[in-house]
Amino acid sequence: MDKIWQKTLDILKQTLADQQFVTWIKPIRFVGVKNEEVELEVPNRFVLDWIKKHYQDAIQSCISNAAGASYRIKLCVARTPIKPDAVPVTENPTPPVPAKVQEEHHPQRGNVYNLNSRYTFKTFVLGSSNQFASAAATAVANNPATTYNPLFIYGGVGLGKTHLINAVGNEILKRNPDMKVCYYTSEKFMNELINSLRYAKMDEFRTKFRSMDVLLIDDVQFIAGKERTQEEFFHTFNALYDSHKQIVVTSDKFPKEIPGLEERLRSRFEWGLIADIQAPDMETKQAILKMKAEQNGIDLPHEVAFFLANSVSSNIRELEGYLVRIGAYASLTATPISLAMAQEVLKDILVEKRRELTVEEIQKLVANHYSIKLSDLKSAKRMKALVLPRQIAMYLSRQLTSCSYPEIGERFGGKDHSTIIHAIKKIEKNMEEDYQLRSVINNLKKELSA
Ligand SMILES: Nc1ncnc2c1ncn2[C@@H]1O[C@H](COP(=O)(O)OP(=O)(O)OP(=O)(O)O)[C@@H](O)[C@H]1O
Repeated sequence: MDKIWQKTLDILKQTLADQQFVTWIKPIRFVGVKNEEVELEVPNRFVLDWIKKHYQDAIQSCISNAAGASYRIKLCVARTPIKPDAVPVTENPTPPVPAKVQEEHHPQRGNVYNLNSRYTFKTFVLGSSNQFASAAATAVANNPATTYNPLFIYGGVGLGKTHLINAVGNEILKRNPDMKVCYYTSEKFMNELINSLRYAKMDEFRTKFRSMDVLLIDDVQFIAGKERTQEEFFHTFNALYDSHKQIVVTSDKFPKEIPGLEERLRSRFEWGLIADIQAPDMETKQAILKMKAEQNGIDLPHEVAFFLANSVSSNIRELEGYLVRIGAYASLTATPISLAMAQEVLKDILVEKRRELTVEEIQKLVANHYSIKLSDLKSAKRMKALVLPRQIAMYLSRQLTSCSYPEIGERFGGKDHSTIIHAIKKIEKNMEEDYQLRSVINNLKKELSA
């Protein structure tokens, strides 16, 4: 089995970026196999969580590929220190174990659905960019269904909407433990609806959603254009509203700007309070970084927080990603975080970000990679062989250029911006489950930034 693990490492090395491989995969220790389960150890809790979230599926499918049989993997924290030989060894090779790792979700309780207990008001940093939305959310949490109903929170990607909507739910539960509180992304709502329709369980579906005291729907823009979902959501909304239950929704756009959203839903979203979250300023970004660092037991010097805040325009998720990367590096190499180290660890990503690619360069590379004509890639043809490359090219265009959705649409033969958003979401979702797609995209990115 040692050979199979070595083969697995070889495959992962080929498919992941060097930095990813060295930081996350190389320190994994192969322990053994029991009942078709491969036991692997990692240096600490922090790395364990990260690998589970980002690489577990890839590792599992690579092991199964290498072995030619199906294996599950069991990841756990090493009982004896793993020497960080992937990176320079210091006098003290034991990586510091980061502080507490919190429980992500509420323990299963009959009256709570999907709420993330990590997202609370206490962990939400206030700044001028989010003060209004946070005040509105707090008011709703203190007095559900009396002040603002519905509450509609909108703002750009990664600015804290999910955090805030979960904070509302958590606070309500803290004050009213018996209330039924339900957090759903609109996509999950739609999937559950589709399943209920397919298995003739619509009564159950309706009873479930209409019996909630608090309904929190994240990213509601995704139900736009989906007739059946909008209709069902409309009736759920009415039933809850009429029985004085609280509804909170988030979206990346103002109701009027959501294309394909039915008028009757749009008007209902405008009944209550609409609060926006803007891009954070430098101080807020630094304060968020400090808080996240503290939560993860990362000792973050001021100048590094400044450097990170300065490197990311607004997306806080991206900011957190950088922090996690630096934290992991520090942990694995047992070295303190410094400005020079942060610059070194992030140099590839930041260079990649600085280099302004064009949509045309991306289209050419993707068309070439899939051996299709550039004109077909930009066309409206719906053949399967064209759809995936087209969606990948759209996704990369959004990731690697500063073009807006409409600008990207323009360069793909005048497509509507909602088509671009849909394509990007689709790729993002598929990438979560499909490690091969992730590796194709990683390789394309590498080529584009070479
Ligand atoms: N003010 C804040 N204080 C603390 N953490 C924040 C704040 N704003 C955002 N974050 C953190 O940034 C990350 C991204 O936030 P979140 O997922 O809520 O963004 P979003 O607006 O819902 O993004 P998307 O549009 O992609 O759904 C989360 O980890 C969240 O905790």
